Amino acid sequence: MGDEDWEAEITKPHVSSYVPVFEKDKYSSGANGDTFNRTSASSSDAGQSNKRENTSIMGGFGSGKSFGNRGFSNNKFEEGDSSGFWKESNNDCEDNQTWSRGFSKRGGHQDGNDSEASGLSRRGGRGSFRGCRGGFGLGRSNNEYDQDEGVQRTSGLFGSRRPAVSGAGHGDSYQCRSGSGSGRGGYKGLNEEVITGSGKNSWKSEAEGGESGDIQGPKVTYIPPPPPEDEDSIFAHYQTGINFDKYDTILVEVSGHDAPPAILTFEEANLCQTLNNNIAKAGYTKLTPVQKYSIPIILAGRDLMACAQTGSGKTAAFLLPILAHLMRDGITASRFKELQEPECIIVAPTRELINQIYLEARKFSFGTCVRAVVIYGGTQLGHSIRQIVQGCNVLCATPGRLMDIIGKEKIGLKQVKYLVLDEADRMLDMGFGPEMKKLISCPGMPSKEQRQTLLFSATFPEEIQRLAGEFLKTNYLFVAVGQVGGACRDVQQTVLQVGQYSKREKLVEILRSIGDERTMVFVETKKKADFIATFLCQEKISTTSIHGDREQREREQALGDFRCGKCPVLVATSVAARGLDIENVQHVINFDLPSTIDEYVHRIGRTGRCGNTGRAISFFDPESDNHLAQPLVKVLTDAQQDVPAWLEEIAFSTYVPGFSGSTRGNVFASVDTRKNFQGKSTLNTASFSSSQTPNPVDDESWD
Ligand SMILES: Nc1ncnc2c1ncn2[C@@H]1O[C@H](COP(=O)(O)OP(=O)(O)OP(=O)(O)O)[C@@H](O)[C@H]1O
Repeated sequence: MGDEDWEAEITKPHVSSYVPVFEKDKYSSGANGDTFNRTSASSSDAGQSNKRENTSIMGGFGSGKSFGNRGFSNNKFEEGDSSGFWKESNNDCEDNQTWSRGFSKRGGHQDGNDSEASGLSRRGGRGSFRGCRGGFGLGRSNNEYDQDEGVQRTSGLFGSRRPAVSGAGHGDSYQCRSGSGSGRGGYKGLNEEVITGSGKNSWKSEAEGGESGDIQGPKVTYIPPPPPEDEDSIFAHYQTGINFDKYDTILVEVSGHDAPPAILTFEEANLCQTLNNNIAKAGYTKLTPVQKYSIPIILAGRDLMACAQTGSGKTAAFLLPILAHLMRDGITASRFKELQEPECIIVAPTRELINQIYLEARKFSFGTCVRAVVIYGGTQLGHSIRQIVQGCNVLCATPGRLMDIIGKEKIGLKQVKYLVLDEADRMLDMGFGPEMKKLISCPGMPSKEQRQTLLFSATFPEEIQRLAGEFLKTNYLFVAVGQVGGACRDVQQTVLQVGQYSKREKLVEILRSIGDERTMVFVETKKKADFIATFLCQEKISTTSIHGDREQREREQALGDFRCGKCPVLVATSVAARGLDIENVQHVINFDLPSTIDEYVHRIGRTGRCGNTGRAISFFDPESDNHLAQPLVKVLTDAQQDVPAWLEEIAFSTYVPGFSGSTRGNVFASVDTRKNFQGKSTLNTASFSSSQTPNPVDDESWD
């Protein structure tokens, strides 16, 4: 389907496009017809048959199981296995060849049946096919690609959007693909473990070659199921924990001129009755510190940079005052229009997070005429457009999809009064920063003087704070709740010295002692996420995984299975490190430590939320993690955690450029940077430069 066809598509009946993911019988009525039907059915059945076969793999990691079983046999990984861990080659080519052999073998099992065998072979087939696709995609015109239903069907079946892991073995085709920069899939080099300091695609607009973009790649057909509409589901929430009241003792610092006083209760905010009702139905009785300070600041029309610990209610801190203003200003009710002009745009770095923010927006705007809409990558572009044209006051979006939709002139920016960057430090780093700069320079976007800009995160490195000046009015206010960039004190942190080859054994030991408690296991790369999840399934530990190479349907299924407890272990890359608010996550295990301390803070913040307690266990490998020793000691100390003597020793003996334990130097922003740079012209004039903005490891497809 060509791009022009979107107009025609949006006039189709909408009902059929709402396709629940795992109910096979409903696929047949899907708007996508055959394409969707076939793809989904095979995936669904694979999951089903695996469930029958072995409960430890239920929940959508079916293909992972087969992947492991077959991948580990007859290839180099089996040798690694016997030594406690596979040895990942430093040589990209060799590594890829190894992978290629493993995957090719699986590919040979493709039989097209909806049986477990189909599930098994599905990945193999996909792998083999992907290898071919790189060259193939380049050779075809976009229109051909779009219009050829056969291609779509095949690509759906084989998931060819994803990086060509096995295809990497096919030198030519892989090279083509890589060189084309074809994907939001995030494949950055011969080996996906390559840490990309620059040239990342993750922020790339889909129109520039992203997954549903205009240049190449198969059309993404996934239509996420609509969220439940009943009031109970909309207002479902978990309980605040025993430490919720301790939030009151956290120190808060507000810097900038003429800050309005904090409020102590929701009543003081003077919100309208409907909002107050929704707040009550959401189970909020008391403000968290970031809400006490941010709500009056936003209500007073001021720009804000707010930094508060993970899980302490930043989302409501910006949503409530924005909705209050929209209600006060009497926005016109949404109605069908080809060009929608939202009053508020909220952006966040990952699809799952923006969806979560949307659900919060929908909850708080329940019963009002404010219509919130969510759009994100990995889903059918036509679906996003259909959502928008029905009316849109608050647009929640990932950057790539947002820029695409703006490019398609479905969104006008003239009415934007509020621009929110959640996980703002991530949104402004060199990954997404250029895209955000494009957004604020788009035709029609009100200047920073004319709009209100709100930046929220748990971490705000100094260099990112300086970049943020470009987005904010000079008199913006800075709210710091507790130590900026500090870890949540409700998370009990343990750091264990575990070498690379002992990690798996240790992980199993810990997971067995944990039992069924919900646990997120973070690893550094997408392929390791697959391997660890596979390995755990083989160990009969119910596990699923989420990372940027999984299709959106699979990502959402994985998250759903983890949320509902079907799979109590979720193996994840950093794509799940930020923002996700999942009830009852009791443990976070850093199988691999991230490359930056900020990422560590976000990861462990998936537990210990909203006054609940949690535990984080991190495997520290002196071979690779020494650079983290100093900031780790600082984070542990600040959060009043035990610091192991061996870690302190490593910290003292390791030189980290720019880090100073007392001030945090470049590693942490301890204060509003305007204090450090008063009188210097750098404030508000800094521009993006890759050398200024070190970026965390990112081999992910973020949006
Ligand atoms: N005042 C409140 N009373 C009760 N629950 C609240 C309150 N504010 C927020 N919550 C709940 O606390 C949880 C965490 O909130 P939220 O996801 O906004 O945290 P966050 O600060 O954005 O975390 P992160 O830094 O990880 O993104 C959510 O389930 C939210 O509904």
